[in-house]
Amino acid sequence: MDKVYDHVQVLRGASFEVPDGAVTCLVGPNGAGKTTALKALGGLVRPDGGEVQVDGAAPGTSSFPLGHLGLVLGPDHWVESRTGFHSLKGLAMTSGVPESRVRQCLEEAGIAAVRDRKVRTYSLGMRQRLSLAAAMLGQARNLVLDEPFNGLDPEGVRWLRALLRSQAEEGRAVLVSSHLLAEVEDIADRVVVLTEGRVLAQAWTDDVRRSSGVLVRSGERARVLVLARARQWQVEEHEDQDTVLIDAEIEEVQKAFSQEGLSFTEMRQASRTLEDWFFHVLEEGGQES
Ligand SMILES: Nc1ncnc2c1ncn2[C@@H]1O[C@H](COP(=O)(O)OP(=O)(O)OP(=O)(O)O)[C@@H](O)[C@H]1O
Repeated sequence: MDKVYDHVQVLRGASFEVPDGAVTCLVGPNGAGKTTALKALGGLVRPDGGEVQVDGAAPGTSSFPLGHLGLVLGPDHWVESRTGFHSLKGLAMTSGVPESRVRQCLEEAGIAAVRDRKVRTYSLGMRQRLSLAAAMLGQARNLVLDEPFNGLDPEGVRWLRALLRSQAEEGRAVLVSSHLLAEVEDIADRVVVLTEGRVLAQAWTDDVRRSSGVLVRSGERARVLVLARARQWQVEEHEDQDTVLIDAEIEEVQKAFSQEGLSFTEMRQASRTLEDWFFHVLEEGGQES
């Protein structure tokens, strides 16, 4: 999908799938276009090119079935002078959801005790919980959440992780955006990396973690890189200056180090973390899947 705002291309052929029964995380730096992509999924932004389909229907059109998508756009989309209860009740009435479900969602989101307070008095975390309660109201088949961890306390983060997992286990397609991979690392089944409006990579997290390499810590970094280049090994450099992850068999690496007389303080088989993969993808700017 493409989107242009004021002559600036914000989405450039961004294409990704969000499978049922899984938590997909859309990650990327600030300004990458994540919110814009989510708004397009929610039918709030019309793409200038390409198309968006949710269960075969285009969001934002009259043929899009009510209750197909639960959308959380953030904690600042509420009318300040309304109570939490009335905010949700208003939404529930427009979508034929009974009041009992409103009470249940407020309870589940942990804000039943403040339901009669005006939103203006809510903390950031309470507003976020109200948004999450709203997304759950209609028990939609698809959930789209923009930065849902923002403002949540540690207990809230744990609750949200469990909630996302249970929603996926019930068969829903769950899409969560974040600019922090560490935040979603524990819950992502699938990750889509978006930068400058382009999808750089998308992968199942199990596949990423299965892909491994040889972790080498050596004070002779420059020589290690020269060796790797000569042997045509792929290398991921870590923030820690002395550490690299080499995509080769460990016996091969050991042999080459010994032949070249290279020293190391650590050499072991290691699996790639999601964060390693994320930064590698950003550095390479290429397509991995
Ligand atoms: N309504 C708008 N009018 C003009 N430009 C916009 C509009 N909405 C977003 N943009 C621009 O589009 C780009 C992408 O914004 P978007 O909010 O989609 O990014 P994001 O990845 O969600 O960022 P963040 O992680 O900071 O929330 C930014 O450069 C932003 O300034």
